[in-house]
Amino acid sequence: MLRGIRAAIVDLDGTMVDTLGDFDVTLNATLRELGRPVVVRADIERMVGKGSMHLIRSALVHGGLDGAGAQERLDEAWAIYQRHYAATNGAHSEVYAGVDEGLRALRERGLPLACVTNKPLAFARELLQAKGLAPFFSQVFGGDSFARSKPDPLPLIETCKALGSEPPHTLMVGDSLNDALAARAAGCPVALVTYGYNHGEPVRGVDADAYLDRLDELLARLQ
Ligand SMILES: O=C(O)COP(=O)(O)O
Ligand SMILES: [Mg+2]
Repeated sequence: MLRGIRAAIVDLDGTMVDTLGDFDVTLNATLRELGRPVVVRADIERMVGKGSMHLIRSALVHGGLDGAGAQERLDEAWAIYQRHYAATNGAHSEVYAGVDEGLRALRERGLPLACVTNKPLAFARELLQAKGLAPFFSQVFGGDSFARSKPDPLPLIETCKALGSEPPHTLMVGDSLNDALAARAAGCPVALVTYGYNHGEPVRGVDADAYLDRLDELLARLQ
């Protein structure tokens, strides 16, 4: 049971929207343009959740470059990736079952909601808008909104301030170790969905206060 929850912070990729299709199309279009080997979806699933730069760097290393070689191509790759992502954002993504219902129920209960993702803010806003999820959130922050991103606690601490809610009363809902580490370090309780990415690992192995097979199971867990 989760007690004393007065606000919630919800992750985006792997928690609200299955964006692997967008990452697949965008990343592989970028790699082709760079003349580098493409990556399969199972590998992308392991690389997602730590921001776009991490994803691109990981894909370049996966394709045979060493760390320094990947770093050398990173600026060029990032520019190409952004162009492709802007053209693709949301086209190959789907909102998970139970998300709309779950967010509506939390809102009806009067909980202020924020979205905190490691996706760049502009892409996050656009995706929430395209999928009809934007109206649920009073705050949206991306991987480029603060000096450090999840798993650092800073984005959650700042989001609690923006929501006017203390960390022990602010639930983090995510799909990955990154979300759980950020939540624990910020002092927020954490619930993890079991259908997301979690860097390719089983999510029940991650320390959390609750595991959810659908987001709309959450309300029954709040006391
Ligand atoms: O790594 C990303 O780009 C997004 O990840 P998140 O929405 O799960 O934080
Ligand atoms: Mg996620």
